[in-house]
Amino acid sequence: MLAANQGVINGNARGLSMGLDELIDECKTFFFAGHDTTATLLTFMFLLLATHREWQERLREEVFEVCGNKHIPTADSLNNMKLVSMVIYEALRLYPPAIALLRETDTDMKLGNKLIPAGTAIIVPIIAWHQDERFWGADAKEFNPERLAEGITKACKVPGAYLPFSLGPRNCIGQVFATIEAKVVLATILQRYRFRISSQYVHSPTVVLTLKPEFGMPIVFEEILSA
Ligand code: HEM
Repeated sequence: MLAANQGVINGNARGLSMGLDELIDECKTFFFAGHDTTATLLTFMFLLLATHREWQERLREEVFEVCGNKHIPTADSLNNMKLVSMVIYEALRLYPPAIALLRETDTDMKLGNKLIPAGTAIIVPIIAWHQDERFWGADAKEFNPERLAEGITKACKVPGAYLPFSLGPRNCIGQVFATIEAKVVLATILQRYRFRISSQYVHSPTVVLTLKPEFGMPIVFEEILSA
């Protein structure tokens, strides 16, 4: 990043370069936006699979079929893990790491017949839309990855109501990276361990910037012994 910035300073586009403080801020944004969110996704995905063990087995079978029980998944094999992708997107629906987006209008706007003056703070309630029966049907609050078998547009009456990574020009720049990361972690753990939720677990999702299990997520892992 420093080298790219120096290139801009040395070239003709002087006005586009960033100062050192701006560069440090960008690094902090990437660190926070990239680490905490993906950790939250993994945490709640493990909860869902530890409590829906039939899905855990289905995913394990898919991983074994696509890349065996020892090999680290490759870019090609990840593309063939359809059930794993469905579970990741369903986990992001029920437990979106960013539960809401904040925006502010910079001009007067009309939304339907409502006038929204400039300077109004707007909250986009991601988690509420993700679990709204009007968009997803009567089982909106249930874990049912099957709903995503034919994509979001078939699963949700208003596809724009599914936005774990936000939408539009300021959406998440790391979304592809995050889903690849989650797939690799999940596939390599499924290859090696069966897991279930500990009896110590207390279900109490809370928000500390991102969604978090208030009392942690104790999970019991059992090694799969393979020949
Ligand atoms: C499951 C994981 C992730 C989720 C759910 C997520 C979610 C989001 C959301 C909702 C936004 C929009 C925030 C807003 O507009 O107020 C955002 C922005 C952003 N995300 Fe992610 N993110 C994830 C992973 C990552 C990763 C892995 C990276 C980087 C490696 C990353 C980097 C960023 C950056 C830099 C922005 C700001 C983009 C901008 O303002 O133009 N995110 N993310």
